Amino acid sequence: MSDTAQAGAPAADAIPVTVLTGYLGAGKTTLLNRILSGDHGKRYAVIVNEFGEIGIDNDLIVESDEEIYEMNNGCVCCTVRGDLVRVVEGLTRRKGRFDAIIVETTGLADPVPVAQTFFMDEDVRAKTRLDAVVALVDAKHLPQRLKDSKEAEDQIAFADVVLVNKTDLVTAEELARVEATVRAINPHAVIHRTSRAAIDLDRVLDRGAFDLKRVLESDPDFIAEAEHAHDDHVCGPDCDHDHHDHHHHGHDHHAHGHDHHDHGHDHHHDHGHAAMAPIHDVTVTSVSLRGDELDQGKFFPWIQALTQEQGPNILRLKGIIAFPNDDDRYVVQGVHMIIEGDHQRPWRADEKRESRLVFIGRELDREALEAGFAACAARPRADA
Ligand SMILES: Nc1nc2c(ncn2[C@@H]2O[C@H](COP(=O)(O)OP(=O)(O)OP(=O)(O)O)[C@@H](O)[C@H]2O)c(=O)[nH]1
Repeated sequence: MSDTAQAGAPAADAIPVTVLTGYLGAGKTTLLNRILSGDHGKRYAVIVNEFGEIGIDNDLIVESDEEIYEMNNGCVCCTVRGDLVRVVEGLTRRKGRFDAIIVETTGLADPVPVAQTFFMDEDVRAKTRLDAVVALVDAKHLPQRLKDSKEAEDQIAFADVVLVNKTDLVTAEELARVEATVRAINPHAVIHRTSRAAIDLDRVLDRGAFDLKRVLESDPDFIAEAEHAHDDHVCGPDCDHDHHDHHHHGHDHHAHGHDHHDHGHDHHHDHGHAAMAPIHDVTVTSVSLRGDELDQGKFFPWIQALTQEQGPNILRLKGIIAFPNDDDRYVVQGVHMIIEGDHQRPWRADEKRESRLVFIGRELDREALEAGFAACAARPRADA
């Protein structure tokens, strides 16, 4: 039996699945929005997973008639993987309603278990076809990321297509270096340079780029692990399984064709992942804030000073802010010290005009963030 037959070759009319990966703030949602607004006549079912308790990502996705499934409270590569299988199984039963599935993972997710999901279950395996794992790379912050985040490297290593994004923020030399680094991590991927994730969508969709054979060459247990992982099916966000045990089962997806020692960064990897203790970089945490309308004159100076002072630790911030006398929702987003904001769309009559802000980073001072945010309130709180 060939490898592909072993994997249970998908049916000819299997639903293509594109997995979008890439570190926090690299540009996944920007690409997803381009796909959803593209003029291609295709319909997508979108599955989004995010890190941080209050869902903001869903609010940042363009409005379209696509069906969007949100999975919060855990990361799709571990605690909510069972949910992903169930969502996909549900989708396969509603064939014909859409042409393809897109999964946007959290910036901290390991794409390997996400990809394995499509080989775990007999039914899903037959009815879907993993088309490509597309990784977004933030050209400006990649050098820093490779020093502090194993996830960033894993995401690149496993991708079929890499978009080196944010080319507008780097010089030609920096860009060439970043591209060479990506190439060293993953010699097989097709690499494109993009700004604001602008790319011909045929270069990322329906590529038939996921090469199971190549994955099996570097990780012969890719499917066996997926089958084993099926036992985890019932894991929910509250599950108290020993995740340390069932995460990677010691596979080495770094073997996906690169030699760590050749690109000069000095962190040490645990090649047999079984012993790798935390599933995620536990130094990364999130702080979610919620309040009423904010005073613009207080909010902007506060957020600007904060990102200047604590930028190195702020991996990502995103928020939807309500300002008095402003009909529109104001969206603020940042990656380290780079912050941008824009009016999004008018508040609807049935929507509560509230402000939400999420910080994801290291050594975040929750109390100080809460106090700073509260001090931006347009009106003093009734109970204050
Ligand atoms: N300057 C610049 N900014 C960009 C580019 N692409 C995306 N951005 C901005 O970078 C921020 C993050 O982009 P997103 O598309 O939300 O990134 P993401 O990967 O979905 O982020 P998470 O879901 O939080 O991991 C936003 O403020 C974008 O507008 C680019 O090419 N250049």
